Amino acid sequence: MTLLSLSGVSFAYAAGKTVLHGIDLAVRDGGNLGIVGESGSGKTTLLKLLLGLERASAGTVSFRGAPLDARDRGFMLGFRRSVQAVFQDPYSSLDPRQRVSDIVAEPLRSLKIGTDIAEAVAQALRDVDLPPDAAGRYPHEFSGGQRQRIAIARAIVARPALIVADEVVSALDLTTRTRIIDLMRALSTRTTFVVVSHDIALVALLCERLVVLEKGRIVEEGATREILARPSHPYTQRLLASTPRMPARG
Ligand SMILES: Nc1ncnc2c1ncn2[C@@H]1O[C@H](COP(=O)(O)OP(=O)(O)OP(=O)(O)O)[C@@H](O)[C@H]1O
Repeated sequence: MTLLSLSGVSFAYAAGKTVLHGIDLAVRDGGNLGIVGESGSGKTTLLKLLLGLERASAGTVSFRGAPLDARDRGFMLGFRRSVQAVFQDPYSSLDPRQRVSDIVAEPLRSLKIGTDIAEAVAQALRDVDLPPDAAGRYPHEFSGGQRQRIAIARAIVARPALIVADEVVSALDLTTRTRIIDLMRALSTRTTFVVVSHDIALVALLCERLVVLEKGRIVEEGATREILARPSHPYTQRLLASTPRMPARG
């Protein structure tokens, strides 16, 4: 089933040049999708369109086959319950004045999900391997990797179909990075990830399919294994040459 799709999508920031050109993309249930490209290629902008945070200048963004319509509150509530995000910086993405229990519970409250909030938070903390007493503490008491676990707990607490992750491990050291990737792989059995990164090797560890962006255009897409084995576009070949080889998934 196609969760999210972009059809002929172009985008320009107000009064700026076009940064995405004619993007066609489908995110399907059950297979992680990686979006890779160099800095400035348009990855974060594409992610904002997938999250409904920006509107396409041309073309259509659809959720479960229906175009996103900001005026349809019921539809948008269903969309937001189904699509959550984790961002790059575990230091700025968590409100320092809130306890972890309130941070993780936030989607349940804002999306009006009727559930036992304390139990759902406790379960989400277990799912990301944080101790139960984390709930009563504040973000500054945690390391970068633990903060990213808190952000992931917040993303999974409402049991979304899809999590969009933007450079989630680039601020972390290598060992912590590996642990967070392992966690995301484990969570992939119940939720689909769209992983945005400049690091093609990292994305290959998590994603069965890849899309390669260059200057706002998709220059290559397909099965990760195929692309790693036989990158057809010179840009993908350069991206691969600049990262150490890692085994592909799937
Ligand atoms: N708020 C904005 N206003 C105007 N232009 C912007 C804005 N945000 C990004 N851009 C421009 O859009 C283009 C794509 O940027 P984007 O952040 O999507 O790329 P990226 O691949 O995510 O890069 P990075 O990895 O450095 O974050 C760049 O040319 C950038 O300068």
